[in-house]
Amino acid sequence: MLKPPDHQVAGHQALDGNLGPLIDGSGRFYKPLQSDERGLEEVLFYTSFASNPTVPNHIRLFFPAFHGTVTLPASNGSGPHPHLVLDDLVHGLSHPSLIDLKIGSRTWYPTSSDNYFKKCLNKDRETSSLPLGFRISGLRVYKGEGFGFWKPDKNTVKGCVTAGDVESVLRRFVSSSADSSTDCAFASVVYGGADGILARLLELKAWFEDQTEYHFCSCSVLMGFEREAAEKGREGRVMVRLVDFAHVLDGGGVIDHNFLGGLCSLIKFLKRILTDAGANVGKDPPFPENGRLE
Ligand SMILES: Nc1ncnc2c1ncn2[C@@H]1O[C@H](COP(=O)(O)OP(=O)(O)OP(=O)(O)O)[C@@H](O)[C@H]1O
Ligand SMILES: O=P(O)(O)O[C@@H]1[C@H](O)[C@H](O)[C@@H](OP(=O)(O)O)[C@H](OP(=O)(O)O)[C@H]1O
Repeated sequence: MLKPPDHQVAGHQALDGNLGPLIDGSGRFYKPLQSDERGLEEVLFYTSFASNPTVPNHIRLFFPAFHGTVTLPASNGSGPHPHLVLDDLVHGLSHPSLIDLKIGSRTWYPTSSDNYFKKCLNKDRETSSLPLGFRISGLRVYKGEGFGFWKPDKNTVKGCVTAGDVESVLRRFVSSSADSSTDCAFASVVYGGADGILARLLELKAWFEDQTEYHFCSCSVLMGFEREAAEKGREGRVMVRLVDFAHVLDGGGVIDHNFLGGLCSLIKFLKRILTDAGANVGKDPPFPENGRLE
């Protein structure tokens, strides 16, 4: 039976009679096509991306698998509505801690209408997008048995504007305490390690340093882990995926510096948290004194 996702952290939600995504409980996530061109743009992106031979397989894994579209009864009771059929990224997880980070210091793009440009620019200015290159769109953190989830409301999330605010959330995301203190107890197994979130983001960054086909506007990195695995010290039980492709443009042979810059900024935050937690994050190559890389 179709129902709203249990673990959605951001975006349009199928609550209070609104149009939002549904899951079938057996691994599929149905995202309703947004009524304007955004829905069709997202279908176009998924369709062309699925058959693009230049995308390396290890990069494809960052994207939800796409299984076409299907018409289903809309969650808001408005009748049949087309939906994207995607893999449910959190299927099978019992208490995932998840955070959705919208990447890029700007969410508008050169061909945006004036209204859309103004709407996006205002949001970019009011949030951490402009100063940090990304913003938190939503999160929920499992606090352990009997404590439920920490799920700050939309206004609290929007209030995370400064580097300090954002870093504090990224610390709390990997902390063990049920209150707001941040011991970063899970930092090394979740952010660190050979298969941790930082390693995955570095892999993604290497692709963004090279690929010039796509510009991902308003796209999010969805990161997650299961506390139970982290408590047992298991590295690599983490998820790093990209979601939301309603505004993907032709890169025109130019690097997606807006996304790449945001990704670098996020990576820097995680490295700092890992360093403070005493984990080895490896060393960036030293900048040579003569200013030239040999
Ligand atoms: N394939 C998926 N599997 C599981 N959860 C998903 C999937 N895609 C999206 N989500 C959940 O839904 C949230 C919103 O996704 P998405 O950004 O695609 O929706 P949206 O309504 O277009 O958002 P926005 O309002 O930012 O445009 C994500 O933060 C995540 O929690
Ligand atoms: O971050 P918030 O406050 O949740 O706001 C939403 C977010 O900015 C989305 O990116 C945007 O969709 P687009 O990027 O596709 O425009 C959506 O617009 P909408 O409300 O017009 O759908 C907003 O509601």
